[in-house]
Amino acid sequence: MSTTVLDSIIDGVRADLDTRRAATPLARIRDLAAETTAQRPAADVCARLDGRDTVGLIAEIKRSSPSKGALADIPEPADLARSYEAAGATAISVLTEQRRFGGSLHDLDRVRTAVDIPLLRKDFTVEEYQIYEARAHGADIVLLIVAALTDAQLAEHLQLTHELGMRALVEAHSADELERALATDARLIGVNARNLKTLDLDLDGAAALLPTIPGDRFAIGESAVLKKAHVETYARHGADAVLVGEALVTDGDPEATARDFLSVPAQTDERRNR
Ligand SMILES: O=P(O)(O)OC[C@@H](O)[C@@H](O)c1c[nH]c2ccccc12
Repeated sequence: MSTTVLDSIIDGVRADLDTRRAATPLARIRDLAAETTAQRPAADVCARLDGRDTVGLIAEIKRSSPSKGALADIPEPADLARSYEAAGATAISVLTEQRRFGGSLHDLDRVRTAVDIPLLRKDFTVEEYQIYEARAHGADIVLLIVAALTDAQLAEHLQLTHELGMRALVEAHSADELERALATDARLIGVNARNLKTLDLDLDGAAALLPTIPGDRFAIGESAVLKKAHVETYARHGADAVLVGEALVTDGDPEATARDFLSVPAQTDERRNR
């Protein structure tokens, strides 16, 4: 089988993970996760998504990406996070992958000190260690990418996520992956317009999958939003929220743009019917 972009990203993620685990063993990160929860239990993003009549927004903090290269310096992620929170963002996604996305757990720490809204640790979760680590650094949500995990791993990682009081955003790209995502008991189901194996982008293809997500889940349209019309495309197909990175981090006024995206009506009738 040929190596995909996703495979090579995950090779780097595993190497970085080994370095962190050598410094902070599993037993220690588990204790740190418990200490964090004792101080501040994970916030439930579902409560913020429930009953909205406009689309929700998970606003992302991302310096670079494998498809676009450098996007923005973001010298202080806490400042950007405050703008997102002021705009009314439902949650903030913090890229913590270092090699391709220029993020770190330090970014997550900085953002956690600045805002109270739920935080998604956006990384390529391949081992349980990363889920403890997410909680230890104050995350409320972790990302589980269907394409990167077996069904057994998905189920195990989801169970641990729930045991730690967090939610998982289970991300699919194709109809087959979406079926696997829906076979789990995750409440947050994302459809990513970007194929992580090839980096190809297909907004309409992703939007077309959203109506097949049952109304007892929250449907998140991910990637490819460069303007309000793209948010409207996802919303028209029944998205409860959109996940936006590039358009916000490259914007001179991310707060105003986030506010504008958040004004798009959600298709509440359509969701009730499905
Ligand atoms: O910058 P965009 O096109 O608005 O995309 C945001 C987000 O959806 C994207 O960063 C993303 C979606 N799924 C991922 C998985 C890993 C890394 C990154 C991602």
